[in-house]
Amino acid sequence: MYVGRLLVVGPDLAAYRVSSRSFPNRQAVVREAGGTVTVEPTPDAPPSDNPYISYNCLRTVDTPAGEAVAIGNGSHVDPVAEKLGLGYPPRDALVTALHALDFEKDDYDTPRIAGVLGPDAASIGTVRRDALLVREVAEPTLVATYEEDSPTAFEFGADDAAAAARTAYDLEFEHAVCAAAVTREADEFDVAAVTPG
Ligand SMILES: NC(=O)c1ncn([C@@H]2O[C@H](COP(=O)(O)O)[C@@H](O)[C@H]2O)c1NC=O
Repeated sequence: MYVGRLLVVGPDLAAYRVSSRSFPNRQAVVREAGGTVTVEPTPDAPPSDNPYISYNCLRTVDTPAGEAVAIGNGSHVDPVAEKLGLGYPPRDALVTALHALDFEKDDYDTPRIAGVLGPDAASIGTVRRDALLVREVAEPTLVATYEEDSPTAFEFGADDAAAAARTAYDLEFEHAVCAAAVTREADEFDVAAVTPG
């Protein structure tokens, strides 16, 4: 099955995978001393003016209540992180940014998906043409751009971020391209990315 981009958020981990039929030549790069992961075209990728294929998919951010993480499939990850930095609770940061940017204006009305690991709670959300869904999560929960497009409990576990990124990459959905993940270690976050090949 092809689900496009997918995201798993549990209370203590989050993993994001790019699956893509149309733009497979992409990589996930850890930047800024491990605080940001960017999805970008590989150097050999054909030029494209699609505005949705290069973005920060993961950011750690200092909030008034402690460190938090924003993760997702597009440019909305930056405003989610900024709202968290201003002290918005995870649910409110997701609702605000997803509603402001809305689904993508491409041929598929591709939904935006996003998650937050906050100091005290974790949430997951999506904005589609027909809905805006944001939920606090108590167990690993999956949402994807296509097919699996509502948050659903999903069995997922890993000992650290590198293993979580690899596990996300290896999930049995079609057209895996790259993945990023974060795990909570005491009060700190461990961040990793994988782009095989
Ligand atoms: N975030 C991404 O990495 C991403 N990759 C592709 N898209 C959008 O989804 C459309 C379909 O892409 P695909 O056929 O690879 O699933 C693309 O035209 C583009 O508008 C994306 N936008 C949202 O998922």
